[in-house]
Amino acid sequence: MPWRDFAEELVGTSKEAIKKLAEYAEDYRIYPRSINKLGKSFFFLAKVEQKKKLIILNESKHFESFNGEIEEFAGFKAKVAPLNHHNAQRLRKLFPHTAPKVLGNKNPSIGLGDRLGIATPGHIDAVKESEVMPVFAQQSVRELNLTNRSFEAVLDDVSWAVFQEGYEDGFAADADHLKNKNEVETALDIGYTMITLDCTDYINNLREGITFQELKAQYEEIADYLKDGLESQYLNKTFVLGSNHELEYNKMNFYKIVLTYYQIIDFAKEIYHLIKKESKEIDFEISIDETSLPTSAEAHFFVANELKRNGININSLAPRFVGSFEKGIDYIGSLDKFEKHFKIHAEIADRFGHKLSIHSGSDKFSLYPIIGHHTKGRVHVKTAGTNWLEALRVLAENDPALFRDIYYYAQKKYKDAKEYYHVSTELVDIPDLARLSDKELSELLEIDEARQLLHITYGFILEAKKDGDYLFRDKLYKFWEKHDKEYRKALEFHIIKHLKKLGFYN
Ligand SMILES: O=C(O)[C@@H](O)[C@H](O)[C@H](O)C(=O)CO
Repeated sequence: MPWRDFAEELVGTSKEAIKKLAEYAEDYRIYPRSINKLGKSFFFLAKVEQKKKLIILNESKHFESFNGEIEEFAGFKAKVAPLNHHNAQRLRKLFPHTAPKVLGNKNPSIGLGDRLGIATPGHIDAVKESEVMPVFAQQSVRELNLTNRSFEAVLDDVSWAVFQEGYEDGFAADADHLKNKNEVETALDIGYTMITLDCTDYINNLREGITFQELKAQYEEIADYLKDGLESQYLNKTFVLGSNHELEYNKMNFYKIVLTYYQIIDFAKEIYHLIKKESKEIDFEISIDETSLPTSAEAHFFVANELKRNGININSLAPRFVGSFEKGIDYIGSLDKFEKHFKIHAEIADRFGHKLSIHSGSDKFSLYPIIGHHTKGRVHVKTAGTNWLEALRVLAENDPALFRDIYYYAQKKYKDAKEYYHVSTELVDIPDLARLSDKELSELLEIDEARQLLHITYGFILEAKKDGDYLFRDKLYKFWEKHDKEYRKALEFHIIKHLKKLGFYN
């Protein structure tokens, strides 16, 4: 609701009254794009005693459904409501634009993981002029464990930000890298619209150099009914794709593919039954990207076809591509080899009607023209850590002392952090801060080794404590609140750079 309409409805058209309200609004930092009217009540966000609150002006039936205090605001009776989970649930019911939507066939889509809970305004600025469907709420179980956050908190942070910004173009919520039924049920109960099922625990990573005899012996141990069904579908068969590319299944690769992937089908089927019980559509993504070897085209086709044969409809699938997709840095590998394999994966995805999901999808600028071209926009690019790095860029530019402290701490924790993430940077490769002036610190965010150091140590930095108190967390959030405009700008620039390279931003 435009500020002028709000002001005139609230205090009438007298210039004096509107001026007084505007001064009050300035003092309380009313977020003008958050103003909504529902029935007799006005809803908006404002800073009250330095804390963001939901203000509901003019009593109505809505007063009771939000918890908070009755106070006076600008001379009016108001409910001043904390941005807690109960009120976020009520907000999503009253203002549907603050609740996540399913991606469906809206393409392209981009996952914008936010490890801090404060990135959504910048993400909105980045996508609002584009055709891209954003997943603003996206965190993996790994990220939640490392930051001590919950799926509720991730979605609530997004709903409040979407309300604050008055963003009404829709967003999705991806519960990422779930590994069991309980995690899926939790995410669905909260209202997530996308489930990314991590099949790692059901993938049998065969020993490199396994002999045919060893393969055959392991294959013979699989139940006959399974083998018969699969052999009749694939063994010694060739499938020709639209580009005339042939997928051949001989004994060697057939045994390898079956032994590696056959168990994920039952796992996916169990989870799919949960999803089908939902009253609304859910985007189902199958993630097989965290394997020791790249996903071959024949393996992708086999998994997609077996999911289809078992009646499991997926919206996206994340294979492991050739080369190296490491956190926070560009692709490592031959672009020609990547393109040769990627276009076949894109063709297989097209044939089965799902889209490719590019995990560790940020910063792969050398690949984006290839990805955009061969998917023609039917693709999901997943990012997260790069949004954390942009927050650190703003820190380096504005509080060098705090940046130095967390950088040194990150170096101390790097070995522990590598237990959670596969990155090639070794501690010895990491640039030493001592030689850099304060003005040079932000240049570290352009150096791969420094980016990987900071990218994977986020949880250790945020959770670091001394004598029970946070070493950095409170100082960092206070800093980012003060520099929220710079952070928005940095994110907008950085994510638009991704979208332009992908060809998704004119
Ligand atoms: O760090 C994580 O666990 C997530 O960001 C995860 O890697 C996610 O699926 C991703 O690929 C984001 O780029």
